[in-house]
Formats: sequence, structure tokens, C-alpha cells
Amino acid sequence: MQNLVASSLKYENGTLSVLNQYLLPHQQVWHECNSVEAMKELIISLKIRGAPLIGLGASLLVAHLAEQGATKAALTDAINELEATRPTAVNLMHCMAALREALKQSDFVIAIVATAERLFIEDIELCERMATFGAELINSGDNILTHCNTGALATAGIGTALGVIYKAQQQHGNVHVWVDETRPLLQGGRLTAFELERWKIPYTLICDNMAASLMAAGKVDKIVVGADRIAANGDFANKVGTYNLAVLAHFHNIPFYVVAPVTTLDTHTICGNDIEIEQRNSAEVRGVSGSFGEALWAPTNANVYNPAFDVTPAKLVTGWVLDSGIYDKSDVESGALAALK
Ligand SMILES: CSC[C@H]1O[C@H](OP(=O)(O)O)[C@H](O)[C@@H]1O
Repeated sequence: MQNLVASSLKYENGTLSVLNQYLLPHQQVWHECNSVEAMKELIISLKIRGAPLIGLGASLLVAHLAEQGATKAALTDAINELEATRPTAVNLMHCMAALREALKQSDFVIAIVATAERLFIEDIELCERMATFGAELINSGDNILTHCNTGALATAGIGTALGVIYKAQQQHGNVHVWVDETRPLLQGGRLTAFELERWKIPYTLICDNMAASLMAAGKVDKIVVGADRIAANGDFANKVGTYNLAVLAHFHNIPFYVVAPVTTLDTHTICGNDIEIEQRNSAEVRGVSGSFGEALWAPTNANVYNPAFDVTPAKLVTGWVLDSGIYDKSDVESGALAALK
């Protein structure tokens, strides 16, 4: 397989490595990954995360195993096991379906390697296209609120929603970002803040429950977020807390955009109610661990509700920024998303 390098995933000279996003920003540790078990652990623990990136990491691993002589049966098992690691982000299913097709070819090793390479390179291009369309929505002087991490760390390219912000800053300058810290795993406070600093884009970190008062004070011009799965009717799942922002944006009359590539579209899912939402470990809510230390603040056995994602209904979305253009409510109601796949 050719060398493929992204911010937090790389395949170089026969070695697949993943940057441990759970330890960022204070420790930058790369893990070599050579087995299905290792990749499953990296995905489930969110060391590798972000809807597009988990699909790409799993794909590169399968291609690596194919090159090392894994049998068709072993590759089929690998694809099935990796696909089951996280249920909500559809990019993973999209990538695993493409690999299953490649596995049907007589020269399946060549086909799997070519598919993994294509998926990786395509993701870079999809990010670029979303950013180009989305940057047109942003004006110089805008204060943009975002949630979770949707940047280069989460994709092979410059990112989805954060890629739009990056492109807008490059084109118009003078953009300021309100970064939701994004409880419970703090992808905003740890990863988005890290990326904005690296890109020298001015930002201010807030706790998730501060967004309402900022909006009421007229300090948020636009909200841009990513997605893990967009249903045919435009409803979409994204990091838990996104729906709160959409309701607040509607109340305060603030434009609310979702940015995602075609690989995040799931036209077989009719509406948001049909999206399976990943439930995560209660320890993530009772306390924290990782590069931010170890702390347990809730009673050890506190009953916890910890969905990783929530669903935002299409009626609260101002625009869907995809790699093929920007779609509004009337486009979506007339079936524009459903027609894209
Ligand atoms: C551009 S990635 C979309 C997405 O991935 C995130 O989830 P996680 O950190 O759990 O993998 C989040 O929902 C982002 O918007």
C-alpha cells in the first residue's frame, strides 16, 4: 500500500500508526496497529475517533492485513468485527461495505488495497470541497460556535465543520470561534482548541452550558457542526449536545449549519428516529481520566445516562453543507439528499 499521511492516522513504509486522541493535547503518542483487536480497542476507546477517520483507520488495517496474507475468511471476520465497534457513524459502514465489494474480486488483495487508498484520498478531496462551499457562508468578523471536534484530527483532510472555519479564515480572515468543550470526553476543549491554536485561529473555550447566554447576548453569528449520520429526510446524529444548540439557535434566530461528506449520508435511514445511538460507559460521566488526569466526582455507583450522540431534526437546520454543495430545507424536502446516493 502506498504511504498515506493524515494528522492523526498514517501508513508509512508498511507501518500503520494512530495518534492517540484520548491523550491530546498534552501528550502526542502514536500507536502502531497490526491487528483487529488493537484497532477495535483504539476505536472503542476513542483513541482514534471522528466519523470519517474511524472508517479510514479500519480500512487501512484491513488492507494491511490483506497485504500480509490474511485469508478471505479472516478478512471477512475483520470487516465484520471492525464494523461493529461503533454503531452511529455511518462512514464506518460505508468503508466496510466498499471493502466487502473488493473482497469479491478474484485478485482481492489488490482490490482491497486500492479501495482503502481510494477511500483515504477521496476523504481529503471531500473535505476540501465542503470547506470551499461552506466558507462562502462565513463573513469576516463572524463569531462562529462549534461543538465537538470536526477538524483534521477527525478526517484524512482539513476536516468537516472545522475545515469550513479554517477555509473561511484563510479566505476572509477575522474569524473568531466559540469552542464548546463538549462533555463528557471534551473533544472541543482538548482537540478543537488544539487544532485552532495550531492553525492560529482566534477562539474562546466555553463550557457547553454557556452557549445560551452567549446567544442571548448577540455574540454568536453562526453555528457550524459536523455529523455522524444524516438520514434521508435531513435529520442528523452528531455529538450529544448538538440538538441543544439547534434548539437555542432556532429560538435566537441564528443560522445553524451541518457540514458532512457524502460518506455520512445514509439514505436507507428514513429519519432520525431510526438512527442507532451509541451508549457509552458510565465512568465517562462519573469522572474523567486521560491526559486531563484521573478524577471521580460522582458517587461510585451513580446511575448514569451517557448517549454519545443526539439527533437534530431537519426543521432546525438552516443548511446542509455537503461536498456537492449547500442544500436548504426546500431542497431536502424535495428529496435532494435521498437522490445523492
Ligand atoms: C468530522 S467527525 C464527526 C463527528 O465525530 C464525532 O464523534 P466522536 O468524537 O464520538 O467520534 C462528533 O460527533 C463529530 O461531529
